Amino acid sequence: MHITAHYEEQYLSLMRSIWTEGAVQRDRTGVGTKALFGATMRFSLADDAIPLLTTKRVYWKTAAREMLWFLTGDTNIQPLVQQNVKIWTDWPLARYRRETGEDITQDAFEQRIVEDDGFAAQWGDLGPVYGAQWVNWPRYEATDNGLFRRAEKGIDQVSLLVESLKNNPGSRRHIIEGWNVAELDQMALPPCHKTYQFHVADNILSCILFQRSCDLGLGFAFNAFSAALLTRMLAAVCGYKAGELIWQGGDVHLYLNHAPLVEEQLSRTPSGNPKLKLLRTPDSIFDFRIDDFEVSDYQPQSHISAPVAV
Ligand SMILES: Nc1nc(=O)c2c([nH]1)NC[C@@H]1CN(c3ccc(C(=O)N[C@@H](CCC(=O)O)C(=O)O)cc3)CN21
Ligand SMILES: O=c1ccn([C@H]2C[C@H](O)[C@@H](COP(=O)(O)O)O2)c(=O)[nH]1
Repeated sequence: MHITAHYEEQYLSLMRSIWTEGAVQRDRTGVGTKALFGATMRFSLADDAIPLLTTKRVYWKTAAREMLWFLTGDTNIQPLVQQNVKIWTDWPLARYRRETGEDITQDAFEQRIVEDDGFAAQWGDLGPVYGAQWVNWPRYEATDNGLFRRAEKGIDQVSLLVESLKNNPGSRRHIIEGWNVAELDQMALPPCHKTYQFHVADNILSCILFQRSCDLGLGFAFNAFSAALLTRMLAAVCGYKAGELIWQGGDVHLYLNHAPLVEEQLSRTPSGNPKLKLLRTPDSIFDFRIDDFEVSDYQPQSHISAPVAV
């Protein structure tokens, strides 16, 4: 018998609250949402526990590939599409259709992104989103004539974080920040999972993710897994154990056209305790590969598809 509730009950109960009590909002996408402001969930990462949803299948490798892509600093969707990861295609595709007037299909657009480097360079970039800010936050330096120029190398927050976690574990400044106010207008979307704070106590590494805006039906499953994965990767590289992921949401919402997903998911009961194993720990946080990750004990219920609001 289970005395303590399954970790996923937090998710289902938040989903239920939003669906029954959330305020209807007219949102940027025009789809409409029900939303609550301010939510917290806590997930243990001890003993390889990983907060994967079990009431629907989550394609965790897609989320892991996205996380590895963030860490490369790349902001072009080409390497994602090459790996068959299509979760970011909608935004460049919408821009292409808007600016050229060409009614290209998603498949044809993705094929051109993969096959034509020039096309990808022109149309596949999302602007200075997560990757750019994480490992190359722009710096400006004064020149002799009183002007400023952009320094060749920006700030690598991820490397600095690894250094501070290793050398100054008691710090209260272990942060990765995506919200570069000066560059928001150049981004396809301003960062949602915008602030990660880490904490070391007794050689155990924990993470708080603050997510300003959360698509609870679609994005959350990825965001929670990714944050847990990043915490595990950092812990391994720094020689710590992983403790907890604390997820905090600002505007947490369900899109009104996700009704079938919500009804179906709320009728299901979570079960099982999936594990994430890191099969190898490279010397550098930047050298993880997709084959280093193994999920076991994951027998989710069937996938539930839902449209993404662009
Ligand atoms: N409305 C919205 N929701 C999001 O979650 C979201 C955005 N926009 N814009 C930026 C990124 C892109 N993200 C996405 C986009 C699509 C899926 C998605 O369609 N997921 C499906 C299929 C996953 C797959 O093909 O592997 C799913 O069922 O999880 C997930 C996250 C997360 N973000
Ligand atoms: O990692 C992500 C990225 C995006 N989302 C969702 C949250 C919102 O539904 C949209 C972003 O729209 P804004 O108008 O910029 O808030 O994408 C997510 O849940 N997770």
